[in-house]
Amino acid sequence: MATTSLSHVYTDTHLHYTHIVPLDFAAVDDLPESHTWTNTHTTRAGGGGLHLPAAVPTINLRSPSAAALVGDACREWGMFQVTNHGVPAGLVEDVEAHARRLFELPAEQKLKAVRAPNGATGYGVARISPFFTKLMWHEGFTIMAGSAVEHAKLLWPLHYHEFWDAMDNYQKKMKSLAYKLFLIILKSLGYDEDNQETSLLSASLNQSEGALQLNSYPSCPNPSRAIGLAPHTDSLLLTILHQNDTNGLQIFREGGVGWVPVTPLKGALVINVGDLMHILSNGCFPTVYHRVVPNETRRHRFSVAYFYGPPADSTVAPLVAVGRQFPRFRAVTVREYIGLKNKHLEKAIGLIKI
Ligand SMILES: O=C(O)CCC(=O)C(=O)O
Ligand SMILES: [Fe+2]
Repeated sequence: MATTSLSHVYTDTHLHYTHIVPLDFAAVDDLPESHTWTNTHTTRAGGGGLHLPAAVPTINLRSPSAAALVGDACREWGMFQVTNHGVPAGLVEDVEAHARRLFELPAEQKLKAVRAPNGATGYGVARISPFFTKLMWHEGFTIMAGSAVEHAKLLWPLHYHEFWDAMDNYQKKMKSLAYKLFLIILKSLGYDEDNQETSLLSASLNQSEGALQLNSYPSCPNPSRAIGLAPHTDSLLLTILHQNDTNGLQIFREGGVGWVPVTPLKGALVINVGDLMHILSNGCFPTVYHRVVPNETRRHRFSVAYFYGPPADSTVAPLVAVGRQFPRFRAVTVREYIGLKNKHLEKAIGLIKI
């Protein structure tokens, strides 16, 4: 039975942080040296290969062909946007407004909810920061397993309910959308929900908590020399992302294409395949390498990412029965994989290859 929560796993396998507190962005006029990246890191254009960078597909989830299109998008891109997803627009707007309200608090107020050095939740720099020598033009706030209420009480002692209710509601909606997408994706791999090979994983997803990550990329004085969020892949099965109407998210395409923008589309949510889904699909779906560059027109970008995966003690292994392939990865527990990722970042996936 799954007993360990994701937040415990992140606490147990925490990285060594020299900085947890983000820069007080409102207090600086110029890009500090600590946040200035070299041109090789900040290059925005594609590599000028043979293909023009096409856009990430957008899928209307109510369309009769949605399931087939989701399968195609997972194989070809590992990412797509969805419309008619059933998450009320008002709730998404509410969550974005709460995120904005949180990040616009004075720096000393935000510190009341700062992430503990070995902690998983609260206010702080990006979790991948220790892998890079330069700091990112970013501040984040992580919510796991009901942590929102404790932090909201610290930030807004009299009105904590509003933040908590919105985050709680949003997480529930995200969880059911993620499960719906998971089933569609399983089907595209040739599996039903109650197939013997997938039934355990499907059942464990009922107990999944997931994690919610609020991201803020303030207006940047020198966007061409800064990085919002350094390139990475997401670790769990699927990520559901809401971005405000501000550019910045990019995905890396092979074949000389390079970085392709994921343009915000009003009312749409961005879905991306994470490492565990890459493993489950036996490498059939790419896990998406993505990053955020600071907005060039100096707009403040906000995003809300929901990371969806099975509980920490669940095992994920490639589904190979239908295609009669050989497994390309060994089985891993979520806990073990997060531990590997926290030590080796994108090299983690290579370590479980057979
Ligand atoms: O802000 C974004 O658009 C992407 C955020 C992201 O990649 C993450 O939180 O893992
Ligand atoms: Fe990400």
